[in-house]
Amino acid sequence: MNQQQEDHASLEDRILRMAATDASDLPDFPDDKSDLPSDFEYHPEDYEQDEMEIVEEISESELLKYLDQQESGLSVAQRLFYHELNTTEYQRHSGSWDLSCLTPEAVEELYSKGWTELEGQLDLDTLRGAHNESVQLLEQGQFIPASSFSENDPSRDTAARDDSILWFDPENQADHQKGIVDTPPHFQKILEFIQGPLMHDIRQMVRLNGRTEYQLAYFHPEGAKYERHRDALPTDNPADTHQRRITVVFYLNPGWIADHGGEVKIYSRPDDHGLPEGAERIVKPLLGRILLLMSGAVDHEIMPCHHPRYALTAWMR
Ligand SMILES: O=C(O)CCC(=O)C(=O)O
Ligand SMILES: [Fe+2]
Repeated sequence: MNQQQEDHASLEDRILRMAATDASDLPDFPDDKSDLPSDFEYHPEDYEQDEMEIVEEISESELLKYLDQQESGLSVAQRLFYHELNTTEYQRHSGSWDLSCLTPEAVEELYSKGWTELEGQLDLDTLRGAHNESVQLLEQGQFIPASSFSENDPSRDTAARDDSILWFDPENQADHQKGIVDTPPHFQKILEFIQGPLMHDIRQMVRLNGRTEYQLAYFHPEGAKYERHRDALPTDNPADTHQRRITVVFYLNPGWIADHGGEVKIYSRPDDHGLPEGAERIVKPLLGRILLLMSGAVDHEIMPCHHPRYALTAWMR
C-alpha cells in the first residue's frame, strides 16, 4: 500500500464513521471517568451492533451522497490506478504504455472523467450475431425481470429499473433458475475480447482483484428505463474483492435512431459545493459502441426506450 492510500480512510471506515455520527444514542465519553454513573459498564460490542443496524437501514443513494461529501467518488476511484495518469510527466511516456486495444487517450479519459467511449473493437459479423442471439434468448423466455433479484442485495433500489436480464457464466455452469444461460457463440467472441485484450489493458492500468461478471440486459420498447444510479460504492482498497471497479457496456442495437430512445445519460461529478461541475453527457447505444466507466465514480441513467434495446455489461472487480 502506498503513502497516498494510507492517508485515506477505507470504505468500511468511512461508512462506520457515518454510522457513528448518526448514532445520537452513543455515549459521550467523558475524559474524566468519574462523570459516568457508577453502574455504567461500557461494552463496545453493544454499540458496534447499533452501528451495523443503522448502515443496513439507509438506501444506496443516501450512502453514496454521504460518501461523496467526504471525498468525490472519482478521487477515490483514481487511486485504483497504478499511476496518476493526468500528469505531463506520465503522459510523455504514453507511447510506451503496454496497450493492446485501448488508446492512451481513452485510458487518460477514463482516469480524469471516470468514463470513456470506444468504437470499432469488434467485427460487424460478431456484433450482428450477438444481436440475433439476444433476440433468440428473448424469444426463448430466458430473461428475468431485474427487479426480481432485489432480495440478493437489499440496498439496491431495483424498482429503479424496468429491464430484464440474464447472466453468462464463462465456465458455462448454466442454472436457469438463477438466470444463468450457456454463452452463445457470438457472445463467446465478445467475452473472449473482454477477457483477452481489454482485460490485459485494464490490468496494466487499474488494480483489479476479483471476478468479472457478464450480464445481458433487455429493455422493452414500452418506455423501459433505468433511473439514475451508480454501479458500486467507491473504493480504493486494492484488497477489496466485493465492489465492482470497472463497468464495460457493449451496445447491440443495429440501426439505432434517435426515436428509439434508450440513450445513456452520464451525470457530471459534483464540485466541492455539491453542484454539477459540467454538463450531462449523452451516449447513444449504437451497435459496436462500448462504454467504460469507473463503477464507483459515475452516476448514469438509461432514458426511456421506444424500441427493443440490448446491451451486454461486464463488471470487473
Ligand atoms: O445499458 C446501459 O447503457 C448501462 C447499464 C447499466 O447501467 C447497468 O446495468 O448498471
Ligand atoms: Fe449502471
